[in-house]
Amino acid sequence: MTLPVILITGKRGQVGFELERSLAVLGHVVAVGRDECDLTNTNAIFSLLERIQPNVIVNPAAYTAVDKAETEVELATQLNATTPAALAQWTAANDALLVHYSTDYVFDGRKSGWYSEDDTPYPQSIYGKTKLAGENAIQASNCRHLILRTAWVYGVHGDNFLKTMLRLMKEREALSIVADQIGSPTSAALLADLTAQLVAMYWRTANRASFAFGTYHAVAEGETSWHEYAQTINRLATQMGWAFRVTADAITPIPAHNYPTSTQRPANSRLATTKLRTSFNLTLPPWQQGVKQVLTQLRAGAQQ
Ligand SMILES: NC(=O)C1=CN([C@@H]2O[C@H](COP(=O)(O)OP(=O)(O)OC[C@H]3O[C@@H](n4cnc5c(N)ncnc54)[C@H](OP(=O)(O)O)[C@@H]3O)[C@@H](O)[C@H]2O)C=CC1
Ligand SMILES: Cc1cn([C@H]2C[C@H](O)[C@@H](COP(=O)(O)OP(=O)(O)O[C@H]3O[C@@H](C)C(=O)[C@@H](O)[C@H]3O)O2)c(=O)[nH]c1=O
Repeated sequence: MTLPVILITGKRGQVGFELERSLAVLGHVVAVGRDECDLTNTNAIFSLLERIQPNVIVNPAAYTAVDKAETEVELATQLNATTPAALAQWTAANDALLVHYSTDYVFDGRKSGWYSEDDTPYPQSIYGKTKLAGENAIQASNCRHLILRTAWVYGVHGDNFLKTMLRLMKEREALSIVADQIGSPTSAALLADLTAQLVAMYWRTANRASFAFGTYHAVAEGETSWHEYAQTINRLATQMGWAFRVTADAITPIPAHNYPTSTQRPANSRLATTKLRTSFNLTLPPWQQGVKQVLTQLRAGAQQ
């Protein structure tokens, strides 16, 4: 079997960084960052695609600054909607596969249970709206696609809540963290490994056009609040030898309205992964497992 040519965008992002590792064994990987291709330039996207001729395009590049997106609507729209639309157009015309990532923020968070792929999105933020527009453009193109909706991503590489907490817990004697928003912290490495499993399954399928394309929720198992997540980071990191000024018990739970931000996050970000399990027989590990792994890696790096 010939190996696929796999194009990865956003190679310096949290997920892009891990994808370069996880996809390397599957085919000829070309990973690009902003310097190689500015994704706000549609002509540059098409000339890159024509040059590389990928069989699989994996697109973790995005505009992810949730609060800033409220004032940078044009740029967020360009990266989260126009760029995926261009990738989808080329994918459809060339019988390639597009793997794309979306977010829990496409929902308003008012549902009481877990969100399924059949629930109607109703984003409340510019970030969520532009990500939904990207999903819609991909679906409308009829290209072969997998849209993985994930949430609360963190990893060794890049900026994220876990790393912010490690810093603040060293700097401050007290911390107040939002306790009335719930979701599933998902590691970038887990998402990248899942992506590699799906791409491998697709490439092995005799009749690739018949693969179970579509939108899937892809988050680590279980749920927590940002507050409980911060306490877990504190406890696990303390066990590993980190020294903090604040203890887990001194992290105060607060309602979201006491932590003013320019856009409101969903109160309920829980995404059910039943469809992923029934379609591909894939289950994802408890969220705490990834937290332990990332803390271990960060600790090892810090000690080098
Ligand atoms: N982070 C999270 O909590 C969540 C993320 N997601 C989705 O998962 C995907 C991956 O997220 P994550 O890895 O955290 O994102 P990051 O913000 O870590 O990475 C985004 C990447 O996009 C690249 N990028 C931004 N603008 C351009 C541009 N003009 N041209 C080329 N590249 C550009 C960035 O490049 P550079 O490094 O040069 O800035 C960066 O590498 C995204 O689709 C996101 O919406 C979904 C749910 C949660
Ligand atoms: C830093 C900090 C945050 N918080 C709260 C604010 C907010 O409700 C929550 C998370 O804040 P952040 O700004 O880190 O998270 P945010 O940027 O909203 O994270 C989101 O990013 C995008 C890209 C996604 O797609 C989402 O799934 C989600 O991960 O924690 C505190 O309560 N205290 C603090 O000191």
